[in-house]
Amino acid sequence: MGLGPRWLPSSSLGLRRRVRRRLGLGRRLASAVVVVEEVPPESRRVSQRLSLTAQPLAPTVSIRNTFRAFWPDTRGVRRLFVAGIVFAILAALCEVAAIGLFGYITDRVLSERDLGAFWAPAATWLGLAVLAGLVSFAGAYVTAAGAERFLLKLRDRVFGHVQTLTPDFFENRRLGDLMARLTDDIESIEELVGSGLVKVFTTVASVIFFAGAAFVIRWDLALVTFALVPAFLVVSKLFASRFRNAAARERTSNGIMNSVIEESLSNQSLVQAYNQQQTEARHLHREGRTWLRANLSQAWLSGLYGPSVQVLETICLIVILGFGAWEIAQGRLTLGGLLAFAAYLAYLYPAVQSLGELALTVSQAAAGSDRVLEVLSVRPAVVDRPTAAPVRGRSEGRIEFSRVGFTYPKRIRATLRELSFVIEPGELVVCTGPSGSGKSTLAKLLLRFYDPNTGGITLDGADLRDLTRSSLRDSITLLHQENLLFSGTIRDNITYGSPDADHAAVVRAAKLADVHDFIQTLPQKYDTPIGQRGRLMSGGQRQRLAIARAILRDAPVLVLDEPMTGLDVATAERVMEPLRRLMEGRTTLLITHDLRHVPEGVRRIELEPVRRSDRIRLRRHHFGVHAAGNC
Ligand SMILES: Nc1ncnc2c1ncn2[C@@H]1O[C@H](COP(=O)(O)OP(=O)(O)OP(=O)(O)O)[C@@H](O)[C@H]1O
Repeated sequence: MGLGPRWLPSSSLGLRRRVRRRLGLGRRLASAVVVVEEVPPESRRVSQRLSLTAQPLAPTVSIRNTFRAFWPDTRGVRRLFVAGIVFAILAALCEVAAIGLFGYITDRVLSERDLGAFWAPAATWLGLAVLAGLVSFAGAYVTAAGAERFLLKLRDRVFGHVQTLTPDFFENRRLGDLMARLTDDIESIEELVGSGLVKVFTTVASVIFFAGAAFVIRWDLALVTFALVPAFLVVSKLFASRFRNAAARERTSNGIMNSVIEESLSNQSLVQAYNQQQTEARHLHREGRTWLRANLSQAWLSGLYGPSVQVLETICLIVILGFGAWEIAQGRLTLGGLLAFAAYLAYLYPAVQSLGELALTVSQAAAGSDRVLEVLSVRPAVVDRPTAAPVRGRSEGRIEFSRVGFTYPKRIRATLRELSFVIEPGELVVCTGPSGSGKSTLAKLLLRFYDPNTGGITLDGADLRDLTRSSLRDSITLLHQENLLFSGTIRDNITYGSPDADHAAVVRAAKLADVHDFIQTLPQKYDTPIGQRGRLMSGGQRQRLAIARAILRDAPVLVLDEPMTGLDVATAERVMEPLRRLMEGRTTLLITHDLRHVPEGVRRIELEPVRRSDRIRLRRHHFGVHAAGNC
């Protein structure tokens, strides 16, 4: 009858995303480990729900608190959402007017057989249809524009927060689950706080308009109609809580499945070398079945919801038609009036129904937002003190560890105890010791990924805790054990950390790192892509690229964590030369257990693993002493 498909803004958006979620596994990477000790106060009401894999679900957060947490992020896009609501209301008004015209045409033209009275209302109807089409389009567009911008802002905020967390956070979680939280789960928040809210307003407005128009035609008939509306809301409430639980399980298993995919794909050479393809496929299949069951629960609920509401709707229409026929027989209603009334109901009930559906959408979206809020509630293990000051000028590079003791969070045995040493400006000191003795831990403490439990570390006499972390890290270059590269070009990787460096500086660093000649042999030279994490390069080439990056950064302190790992003797020799150039004039802590390449006469710090007795003593003192010795 009317003006084409009714416009309900977020249903299409939400549906589109849900469909994408179901089909879009390919674009996602990797699982769900939920750390329960760092949760907001409200999550003390942690639900006891468990996923199908017996994995705890994210703590449930009330919708009001979800709004409180994310509403400020809608600043800047609220105007778009308001415009979306206004356009939707205009579209609904056009529909109301068009149905009124339909009733008029039935009574004045069809019943009285007066063709002359047809043209003017017909032209108006057409005009309304065009207008409704235009405002529907405008409404859908501005709502989508607001939704996507909100999403962008939200993702930036959550990603920004995640980047403030110390490496410990990432070491305790599976990457794929974090990725799912940063992509799909963030979209859920948009569906709740952005387009979801627009849909609530526009649907409520539609209900009011269609109900009002029906009331104007016959108030008593309308009252009978409205008396049946609560039945719709009761049904949707019955479904909503079950739906939220199913959605939470789906979100969690989605994270697990992403983790399996990410870990399997990123370790493909290991998987294939060990002939574990079938095992990995079975693993994914197992997790996929969990996901499937959670999705089927949702499909079962939403599938059952539609027919239940439809039966209710039919009952209502039959009751109304019966009453209407009686009113026509009494002469209190015209045929056109009854048809228009029925048409309003045909719009009113779906609007009421979509209000109910909204409860399901909200439940589903809330399950995703719980997972994002859980991440946002984690506080970084190390923060800047309010009084922290930046490193003054260029650091001289004098480092002092004084009686440092350190135990990793959630570990009983201390990693370092009473460790004291000094590295003078420009000095090279080698740190050796067996595996697990805490060598890399020194580097983490120096960069303040963690703070020592006892004692202190100073740079140029200033306690690291009194310096801002960004200025501290600007003063130190860490060359990791596994050279970390991004999948960009050679230039991108060398200039990482020094984005303003010009080409001449990049070439100079590459020459000093002894990698320039190799780069010249590549088809696109400095603009050659190096593959995922630099896998198109050999180990030695990757290491020399990392050295070039460190040279370009030019920090006064250098921490080299096993720079020769995985290199054969000849390659290690080749890497050592640029390393010596890099170390010149810089305070250097060289962590290695391979002393073959260490120059003569260099001071050595030897670590030994913490003894078991230290652990027993720690237990006995119950966290009284945190460190266990090894220097
Ligand atoms: N993030 C962490 N959380 C808990 N324990 C950790 C963490 N990182 C390291 N450890 C533990 O701390 C101890 C010291 O680790 P570290 O990596 O510093 O040793 P290392 O001397 O560098 O060893 P390697 O020579 O094998 O690299 C080990 O027992 C290790 O299991």
